[in-house]
Amino acid sequence: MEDFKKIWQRNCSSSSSNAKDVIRPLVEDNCSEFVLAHARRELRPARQFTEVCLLPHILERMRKLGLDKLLRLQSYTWPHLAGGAEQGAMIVGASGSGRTLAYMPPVCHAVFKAITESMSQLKDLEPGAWPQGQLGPIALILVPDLGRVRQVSDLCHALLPRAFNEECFTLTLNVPSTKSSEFFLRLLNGVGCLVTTPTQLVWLWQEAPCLRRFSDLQFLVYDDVDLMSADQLEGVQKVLRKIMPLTHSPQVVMVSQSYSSTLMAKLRALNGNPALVIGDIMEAALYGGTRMNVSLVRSSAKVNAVVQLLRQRPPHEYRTVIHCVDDWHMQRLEKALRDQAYNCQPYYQNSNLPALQQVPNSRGVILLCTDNCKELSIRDAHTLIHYSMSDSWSKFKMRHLMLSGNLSNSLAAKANPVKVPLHSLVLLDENNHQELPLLVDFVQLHQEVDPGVVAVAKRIRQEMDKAKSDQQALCSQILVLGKCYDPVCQDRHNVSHLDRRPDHIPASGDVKVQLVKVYSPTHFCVRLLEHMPLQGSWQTLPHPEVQEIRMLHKLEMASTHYWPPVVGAICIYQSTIAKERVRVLAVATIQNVNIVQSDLPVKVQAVDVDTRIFSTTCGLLFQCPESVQREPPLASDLRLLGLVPYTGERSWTEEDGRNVKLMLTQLPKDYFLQSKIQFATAGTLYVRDLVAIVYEDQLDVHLPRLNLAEELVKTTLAKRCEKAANMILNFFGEVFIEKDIGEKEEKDVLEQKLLETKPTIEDASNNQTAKPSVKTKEGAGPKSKKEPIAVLNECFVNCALLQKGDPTSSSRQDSTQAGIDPVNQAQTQSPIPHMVVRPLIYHQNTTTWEFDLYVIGGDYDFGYLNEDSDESEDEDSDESEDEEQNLDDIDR
Ligand SMILES: Nc1ncnc2c1ncn2[C@@H]1O[C@H](COP(=O)(O)OP(=O)(O)OP(=O)(O)O)[C@@H](O)[C@H]1O
Repeated sequence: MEDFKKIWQRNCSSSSSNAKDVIRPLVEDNCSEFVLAHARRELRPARQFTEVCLLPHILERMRKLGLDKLLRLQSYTWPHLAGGAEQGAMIVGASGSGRTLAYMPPVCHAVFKAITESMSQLKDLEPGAWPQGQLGPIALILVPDLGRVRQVSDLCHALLPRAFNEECFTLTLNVPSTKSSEFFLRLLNGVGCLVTTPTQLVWLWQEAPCLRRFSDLQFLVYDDVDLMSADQLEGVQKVLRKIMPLTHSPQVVMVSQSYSSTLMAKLRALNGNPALVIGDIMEAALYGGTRMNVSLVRSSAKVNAVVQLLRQRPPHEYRTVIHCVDDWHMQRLEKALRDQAYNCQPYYQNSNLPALQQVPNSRGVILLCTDNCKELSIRDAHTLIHYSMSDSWSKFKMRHLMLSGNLSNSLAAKANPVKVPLHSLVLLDENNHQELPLLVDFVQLHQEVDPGVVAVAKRIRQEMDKAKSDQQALCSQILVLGKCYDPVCQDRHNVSHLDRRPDHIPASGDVKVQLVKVYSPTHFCVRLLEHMPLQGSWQTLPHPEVQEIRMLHKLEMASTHYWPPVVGAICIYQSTIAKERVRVLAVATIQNVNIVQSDLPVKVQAVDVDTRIFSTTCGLLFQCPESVQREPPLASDLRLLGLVPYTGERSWTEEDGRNVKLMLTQLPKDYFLQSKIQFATAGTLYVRDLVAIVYEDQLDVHLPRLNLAEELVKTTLAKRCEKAANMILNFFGEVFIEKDIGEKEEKDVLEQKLLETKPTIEDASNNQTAKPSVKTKEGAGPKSKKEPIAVLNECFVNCALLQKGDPTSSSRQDSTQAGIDPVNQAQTQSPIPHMVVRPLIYHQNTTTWEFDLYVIGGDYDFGYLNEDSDESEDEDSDESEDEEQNLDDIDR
């Protein structure tokens, strides 16, 4: 059990309880005081914590974590979900409005109760016996991505008391990235909450198709269901059909930012008493059938647009409210409408009590108001006209509270009386066009929008993106997958001059690097040690450690605070330990540049120590002397091009990164990494492969020990995806890489020509100059591009022995004397695999003879060595099938 425990801890470490992640800021703007709660019967909200029927220790844990407010959304969902079987819910609200906590306490309550019952059953059993029917999780929580897996798991961990022996029963379980028998063992033994992405669930089923039904499942939660793709949901449905219990239907919870009638129908089909709890008034308005129109009009034509709508929906039939930006606009509109014979009741900021009392009885009278009149409690309007937009999205949403009295309950047992159709017209003019993209996104989720308006919104968004193109770090999904799949991603999605490769970053050829940090299985921070340009020889670059000491010395002097921070500039960050150079990535809005704000939030990226991105404040930034700013960064990012997460997720887990780090830390101390550059952008080298080279004491040579890309594929951490690679290349586009690739192609042709004209092989020990490649006889060496590294090792060892004149190998002199061609002799002793190119250059450094080899993995361009091979063609076709599969996976 000891080993099992260790492995298990490693597998599960990503989900270790982290109370910090449980408490994230409650976004006040998103937390509307309004809640629409519909069900068959009237829902009774809890008025205070003591009324909430949850286990005392869950409430106690919440209190300890500071989760001690009774938010309106939660005051409805907690009592409803804690009611037991058939009580499902659809929870709609903005992100950060307390939606996760709206379902989590009742879920943990059910889990804890179920575990306690099964434990008491266990006590009565004979030693070694197992309770009947015990299988799988009590709650299955599906979330859209791995980041969310971690957050939700942390919350489960924090709320579930650790009162049980986790060897028997796992409280919170995540699906590991690689196959693990322990995971299935845990699953079989019983789990409290299984938190997984749809892709992981499908993978789980594929790995264990004989998995039995989750007979104890009591809760099925789709968290952020609107962020799951149609394919993901379809995949999940297929699996759920196989694993859902046959005896009962679990309570289903769906959490979403927007209301969906299709999902609501599914929920109703699964649960007898579903509730709809919406904490967003605009979503509620659209659920209630409100029709929204967005019109782009010049400010001079706005009155006409209002009059047109009033003709279609006369105020004496439809109670009408018009929102203006301020009293001045309201006054002008009132005059214009009175001129058109409309009866208006303006509610100015200084309006008195009698005016307020008149307002609710104003049928046939148009009510004019601004966002500043919170005391107006109109709830039964039929037509809302937004003559001007609000100065914030949340205020604009709250205007729809005026429609809330007319929203009918679609779940009610008794049919509602037919209601008057509701209408909300937004008039956008040239002054507030920036809100258009957001508004169009929102309305498009629920209804069709005029294509003309959509096109304008798209153009405005592109312009806005362009304007901020210099301000954001590039989206990490683009850097791995070539495309961003996150609809609310705030990072930059277009290339800018900031991405251009500076001269000190090599554009092609091979590099030897020193590893600084592992960010993910395919993303590393490195320092360049040596560079070999195409057709060139290794050039040693200034030693990183020496550089670092030099840099530290230069930074010592800096003492002037850096103000105002400018995006893209290099400055000095003073941590508690040392000073280091950083590049400014983003700066919060500066109110007044003449006043130094030391608490101004700034996002920066380290350039020397490593390449981490972090947030700090201006008070910790100092001016960097110009000469030091110009010094090339000591650290670079290195990414493996075209390798994507094996699981089909869009990112790796922290645990995946740790596993790769572990692989690399198991290498002997003095290893370095060698790689062939595909292309480079500012600060990032994209490489196809990464080979760890270690020094072999006994042979006195450096030999390749680990091909990381192959290892990632072998251990099912990653898979090759040419589509992703091409998308990344396309993204960075010709502007940045055409020149580099052009150079490379030119040199490749040259190299090819050279190969054709030179003899096949020469004795390496004879003269230490560049050697052309070898063409082996068919069948003499391994044929597969994916030849095990061991074969290559053997070959290199033989080459080394040959070079060193090892008595056990054939010495050139002897063989010449014997009239044997030394090269052919070497070949007979050690068949050289197809993909091995004899060293171009041998050179000596201070410690050892060193091979400079074209190594190693299948992706090095050795095509000319086995171009006639039928088998390689077959293999290629297999690979292209794999790629097709990868493309599909990624598209999903
Ligand atoms: N009842 C509560 N009392 C105190 N704080 C709360 C309560 N509910 C939520 N919060 C705070 O609000 C934060 C966000 O809550 P929650 O994670 O439930 O929101 P969410 O809508 O699911 O947001 P997201 O989609 O971003 O995860 C929590 O981290 C917590 O700090």
